[in-house]
Amino acid sequence: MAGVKAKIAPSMLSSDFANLASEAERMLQFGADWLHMDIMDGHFVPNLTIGAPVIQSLRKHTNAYLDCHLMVTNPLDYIKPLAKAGASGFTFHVEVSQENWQELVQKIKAKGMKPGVALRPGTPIEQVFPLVEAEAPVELVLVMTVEPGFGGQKFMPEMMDKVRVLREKYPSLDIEVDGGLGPTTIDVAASAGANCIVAGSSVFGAPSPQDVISILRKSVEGAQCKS
Ligand SMILES: O=C(CO)[C@@H](O)[C@H](O)COP(=O)(O)O
Repeated sequence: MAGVKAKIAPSMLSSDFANLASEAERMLQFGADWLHMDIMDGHFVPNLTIGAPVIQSLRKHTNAYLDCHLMVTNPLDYIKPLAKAGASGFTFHVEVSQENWQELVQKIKAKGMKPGVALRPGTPIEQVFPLVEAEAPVELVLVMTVEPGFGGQKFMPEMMDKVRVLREKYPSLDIEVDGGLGPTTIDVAASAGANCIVAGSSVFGAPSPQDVISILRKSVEGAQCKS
């Protein structure tokens, strides 16, 4: 797994949205690598969060990598507005992109963002293989470890089979896990091969978010040393 850097990405869904800029700054000072931004349309998932206007506002306050997870039915509609707003990564769901993922990846790259693909817990991992192996490939796979839509849910350890399969096939791929990650669940995810860790409630709800970020990083780096 050498060469795949640990990226700790607090999920801003668990932050105080009324103070987003200072919450973001706080996380970066605590050692976060990326800020994970959950964009939900109330249709692909039963929750509605933020869109390009909020990303644009946040971008005025930070140069951080904004790792955008699109839980939306029509990701194509979001590429131009999010690129203009200053998004860094654009991860769409494979379940809504069977017909147009090649177009999506090309357009995301053309706009200077990092393309990623996410999958729900019930979606077989094989569905993302063609996207990773394409001529213009996705550069990150996000394995959901809860049903997308809400923070604070229970981690699904059975999703680690997907992570293991991906890591074995693609040693240098960014593999992200999201949902229920924290000090008690990170070791299984890290030893399965995940290197990008999204964590919301465990970070924002901790007395010392800095300590949690450090525990997550050490676990990923420790697992990499062993592999
Ligand atoms: O995408 C999502 C939920 O759909 C996540 O990013 C959550 O926001 C993670 O929150 P925790 O499970 O870590 O509280």
